[in-house]
Amino acid sequence: MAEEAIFSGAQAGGAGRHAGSRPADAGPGGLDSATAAPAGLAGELWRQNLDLARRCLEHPFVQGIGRGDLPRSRFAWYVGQDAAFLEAFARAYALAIAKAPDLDTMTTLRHLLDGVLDELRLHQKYAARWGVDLRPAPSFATRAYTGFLLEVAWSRAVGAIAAAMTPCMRLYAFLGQSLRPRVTADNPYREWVETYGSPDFESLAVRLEELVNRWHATAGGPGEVAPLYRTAMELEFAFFDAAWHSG
Ligand SMILES: Cc1ncc(CO)c(N)n1
Repeated sequence: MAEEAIFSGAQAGGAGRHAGSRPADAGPGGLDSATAAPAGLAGELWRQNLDLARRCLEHPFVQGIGRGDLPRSRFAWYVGQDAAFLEAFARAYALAIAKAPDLDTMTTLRHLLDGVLDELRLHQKYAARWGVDLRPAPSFATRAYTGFLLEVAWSRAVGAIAAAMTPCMRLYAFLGQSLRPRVTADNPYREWVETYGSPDFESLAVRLEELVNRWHATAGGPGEVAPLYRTAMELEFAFFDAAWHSG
């Protein structure tokens, strides 16, 4: 169990395009170099939101994970809320599958959905270790994020759904890759960092970004999807902030 990658969405197989190109000393001092460089519109959206990505990385909750000194009660609270979040995230993929314009896109989305379901199963194992309530009342920040995702998933085309969901994947890949070089063997949150910093997680993020690049035009183009991406990034920050203030 100790060696198992907790929260792993590690189903993609194969290294992400950018894995290995990151300098060993990447971290808060070298934010941009730690960041994978997504292509196309997804890359532009990421660069436009680097301010929020940095604020998330520098947030005391995330820094506490990186150093290993985050109070366990706050992490346990976060894991419970994250289970509620991931359930909605999985449903949003399911709705996108129903709307997929072709079978190739449907297959990619199913693969991404499988990654989330794996992550949720691992949450359950993890919860036992940390004493986590996996069915908590969703917090305000959790309801804001899941409500946003499900509204977009029900009402918009695949390009918009992918844009609203990408910050979740790209931000966590960025956080994991940024924290990973500094994480010590005795850090209690090491598995979290290693899962999101892994090439497998990077490759899931890249596959979702490819859907943004491919389908944004059917969702109204860059001007229509950019606010969805931004909103999701803001909700990611609020999610960490709620966990930090959880007690
Ligand atoms: C809130 C949130 N965003 C992103 C991820 C990455 O899957 C997660 N587990 N939780």
